[in-house]
Formats: sequence, C-alpha cells, structure tokens
Amino acid sequence: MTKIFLQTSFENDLYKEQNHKKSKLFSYTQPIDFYDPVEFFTYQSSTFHGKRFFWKSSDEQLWTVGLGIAATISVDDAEERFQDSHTKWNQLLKDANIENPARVPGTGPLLFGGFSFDPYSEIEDEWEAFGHSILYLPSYMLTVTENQTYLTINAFSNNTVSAESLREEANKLVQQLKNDEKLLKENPIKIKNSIEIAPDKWIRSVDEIVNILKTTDTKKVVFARKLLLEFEESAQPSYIIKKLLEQQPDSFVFALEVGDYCFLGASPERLIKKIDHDVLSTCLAGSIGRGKDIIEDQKLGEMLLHDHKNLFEHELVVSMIEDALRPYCTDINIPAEPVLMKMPDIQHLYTPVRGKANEDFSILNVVENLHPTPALGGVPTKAALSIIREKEHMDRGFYAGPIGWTDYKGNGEFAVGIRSGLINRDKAYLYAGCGLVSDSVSEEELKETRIKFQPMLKATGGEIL
Ligand SMILES: C=C(O[C@@H]1C=C(C(=O)O)C=C[C@H]1O)C(=O)O
Ligand SMILES: [Mg+2]
Repeated sequence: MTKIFLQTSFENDLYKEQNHKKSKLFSYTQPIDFYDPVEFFTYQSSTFHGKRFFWKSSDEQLWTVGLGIAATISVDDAEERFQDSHTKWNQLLKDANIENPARVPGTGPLLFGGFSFDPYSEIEDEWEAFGHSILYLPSYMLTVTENQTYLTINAFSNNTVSAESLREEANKLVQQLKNDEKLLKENPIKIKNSIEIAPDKWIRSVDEIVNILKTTDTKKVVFARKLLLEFEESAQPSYIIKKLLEQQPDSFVFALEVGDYCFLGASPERLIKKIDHDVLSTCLAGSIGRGKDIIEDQKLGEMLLHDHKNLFEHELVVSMIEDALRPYCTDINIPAEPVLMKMPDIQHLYTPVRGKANEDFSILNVVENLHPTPALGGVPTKAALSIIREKEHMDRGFYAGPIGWTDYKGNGEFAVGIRSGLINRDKAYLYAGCGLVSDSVSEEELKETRIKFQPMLKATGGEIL
C-alpha cells in the first residue's frame, strides 16, 4: 500500500513551495456517525496539542474542528497577507486529488485561521507564534452541518495515494474515536489572579481621544484594553470551549492553537459569510447592558435603539461595509434601521447586510477589503489606526482581527475575534474594546469594556468584575 503522510509530514513546518513541488495534496471526505465536536477537539490531545482549531458558527449551521497540520500557510509580507494567502491556497489546490462526493460547504480541503488586527503593529512576545497571519490545512477534520457529520483527511504524497488507502485511514480513525474514553468531565480551571492592566491610564487616554474626536475630522476610534488572568494550573482550551458553547449559544465559538498558545473566544460579530453565491455581512456596534428583569431589559433595549451616540457608532459601520462590499456584490440589501441583538451580558445594535457574490468575489480579498470595519478600527480608518497605535500601548495580536475558514470551493465564513483571550498554560490575556465617538463618556466606556470581558471571564470560572 502506498505510504501516506499524515500530520507528521509538515509538522511545525511552514508551507514552503519547494516542499510541495513534487508532493501533492490528497483529500478524502466521508460521512460518519455523529461525533461530539468538543470530544473530537480533545481526542489524543498529547499528539495534537498545539495544532488544533475549533469553530462553531453563531447560527449553529456549521461546526468544524481540525487536528494536526497537513500544511500551514503563513506569509512573510504582512501587508500582502490576504493576497499571498489566497495565491498560496490556490497553488496548493491546483493539482490536488480531492474525493468528496457530497461536496457540502465546509468539507474537503479547508483552511482555518486568522489575521492580526494591525499588520503594522510591533509583535509582542505573546503573539510571536502567530505572526500577522496563520492558516491551517488540518490533517484530520470533523465537520457537522445540515444534520450530518463528515470526516476529512488531508495528506501530501509524492506518489499516487489511492482513495482506498485514505478510506482505510478514515475507518481506522472512526473506530478509534468510538473506542476513545471521553475525557471531558468537569472544568478544573481555577483563577488565582485577575488583573486589569492600567484602567486609570486607559480612562485618561479615552478622555484624550474624545477630545481629538471633538476637535478634528476623526469620527470614531475603537479603543481596547486587556486583562491578565493567572490560573492555578495550565488551562486546557477544551474546558473553556465547552463553557463558551453552553454560555454563549448565539455566538461564534472559535479556538486556534499555535504551540502552547490558544486564541479563543465567543464572538457575536460576523465579518463575512459566503456560501455559493449568498453573501452575508453584519454590522454590530452600539451597546448597552442587559436588564435584571424583562421590563428593565426592554427599557434598556428601547434606549439603545434611540440613543444618538450609539446610533452614530453603528451608522458609521453600516456605510463602510456597504462601500466595501459594493465591488464584489450585486443585489445588496440593507434594512433601514438596526435591530437589537441580545447576548447574555450585553445587547447590541445589529444590521445584517446581504448580497449576491459577483465573479470578482474571493473571500480572502473581501476580508481584506472589509478589515478593519469601523466596529473595530474607526472612521476614517487610517486616522483611527494611527490613534490606536499611539494610545493603546498594547499589541492586539489576533484580537479584533478576522478569524474563520474558507474551503476549496471558495465558501467560507469569518468572524472578528472579539470577546476573546489568548491562553498560554497558566496565564491568559483577555481583550475588550469599545467604539469612542465625540460624545463618549470615559467611565461609561470603561463599564462597557467590563461587560465585554464577561464571556471569557465566566468561561474560565472567573469573578464578575
Ligand atoms: C470592540 C469590541 O466590540 C465592538 C464594539 C462595540 C461597541 O463599542 O458598541 C460593539 C460591538 C463590537 O463591534 C469588543 O468586544 O472588544
Ligand atoms: Mg460602544
């Protein structure tokens, strides 16, 4: 039987063209019985630790989990990261031998990964392993969609790999999964310390920025801060993922591991989704807390829907997303007024943007055109980014950057990596930001970031701030 190379072939190796000169990608997908995605993520964690990803879409239409790395696409030139990733992905797929009879979006060869918020930021130690972009083609991938579970295996070989040998490999794995002892029991994570990084200084910077917004043409700046958590022991991402799924059922739940680092979170904000010709982006900006009962909750919601400051924060996002999608879409449809999106700790103003992809649409290029929207950057983008660089004094890394997947058919979905944290053994940084406009009040914005820390704090068993 022809030898096939599974996760060991490109382990810890960047995708280099010469490696793939002779070897080509063999990909095999088959439907299997349902298998729990979090259990799959935990399967043989000593082997796959550091080379895994997890994704659940906010509408629960797609779950995908990757174990092991068949290839990594990362790029040297941060400025060209979207275009270069797109080109390398197409090269990798060019002579690929793909067996995927069902051809369901999210199955077959698929890249999962993300991009840093700011390609010009200086990378701090904690984000070193991620660089400015990282996309994995997994060795083994589980997809749950449309009430069916699929297993995909990707491998490179210089020889012809028969579908038969990949099928055998798949069957072997299915058998092992069935026999696997379920490991997830209770959440053992305990927080030792939680330290907000310089909140007083952050408040002073907010005042300075608001002053700039009052006196210049800059209209909005999204300003973020971080919080350090220290755990009693190393925190396993599986437990945090499990909690996020339980506690934030309407969010995207994502995790991306690079060595001993795991970037994960529960984001309510879709950047872009494309399935066949259908395109969906969402504008999410403008926030208020949840009430302690239905009456108070409705009152807060009504206030948000009519609040000038929040409507302005929101409107800036809608018009930018419309402009960014126009070159790639026809039939763009945008409701005139936002509605409420209620998450467990917070409610937001929400406007969906729909369209049909034209022939110029390619998801990584559209992500490039959209990122950063004024929900994460500001207006005008350039001025806002330079204020963020000057005042924030932290490396956002992948926080607020695009995170998601694209398959070999060009389908895909990216969220923005907010309500998130970077876990490294017994430490984590959590991130939260908020849209500042000229009538922002710094104390209120601090409160808003405190609410935005809650999903990750609760999932790690932390105290409510
Ligand atoms: C920046 C964050 O959230 C963004 C800012 C919002 C706001 O200021 O109202 C709302 C949703 C997000 O677009 C975050 O959660 O860290
Ligand atoms: Mg806000």
